[in-house]
Amino acid sequence: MLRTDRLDAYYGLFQALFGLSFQVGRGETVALIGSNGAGKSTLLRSIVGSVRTRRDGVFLDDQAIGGDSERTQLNRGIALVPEGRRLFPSLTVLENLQLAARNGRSGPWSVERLMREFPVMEAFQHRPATALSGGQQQLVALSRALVCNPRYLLCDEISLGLSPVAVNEVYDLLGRARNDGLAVVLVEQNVKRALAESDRYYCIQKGRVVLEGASESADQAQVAQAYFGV
Ligand SMILES: Nc1ncnc2c1ncn2[C@@H]1O[C@H](COP(=O)(O)OP(=O)(O)OP(=O)(O)O)[C@@H](O)[C@H]1O
Repeated sequence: MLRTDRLDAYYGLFQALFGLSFQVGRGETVALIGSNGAGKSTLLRSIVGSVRTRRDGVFLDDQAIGGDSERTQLNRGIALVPEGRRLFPSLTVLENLQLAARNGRSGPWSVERLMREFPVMEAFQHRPATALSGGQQQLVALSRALVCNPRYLLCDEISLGLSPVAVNEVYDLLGRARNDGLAVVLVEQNVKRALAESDRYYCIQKGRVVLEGASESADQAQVAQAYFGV
């Protein structure tokens, strides 16, 4: 299990998270819902160590791991697909994936398997990563995390700005990874989709959890109220 325990996070003097406790079990998908600036990205960044945190603010299977580098968390099996993708522009799709695979863990996902299961990616494998459409780039960004064979995948706004077809492709790939037992934390602006894709959800407002529960039985009105803070 991956969890945070009363996590605080700061940017300089500005406090973005206030005692935030959250957890995701193995093989589970959890959605983080909240308006812009609520602290969802900060929570993901704190877990992977790109925002500084207390050691005992983040636990993996009851081991305190807060504050370790993104590299160390990746070796432990926690990978982040950041908002904005951040692919290497000078590398081709294939090179982006190969580089990630070399630095990752061994497991069910390989560059070859991705190419086999996603012929569309094979078709553009030799193109520079940033010469692709937004949807294609997002597939590559997700694939780059998958070839590291994480146990926990943290996805920050993976469908933002994509066409409906591209969104479905991205969730199709994510679904295959989940079938392999991967746990997912999903930051998703589309509340309906977030609930449909997840087992449990947390609504975050101004750096605090204001509502949580099973996604299947979520009360849409309550979630909307928590989302907008009205
Ligand atoms: N690098 C930064 N420096 C200073 N403040 C930041 C920084 N990044 C985020 N913040 C602030 O921290 C708070 C939480 O931001 P965060 O990006 O985590 O929100 P979010 O829920 O992910 O929203 P969004 O959907 O806009 O990304 C906001 O008030 C934001 O302005």
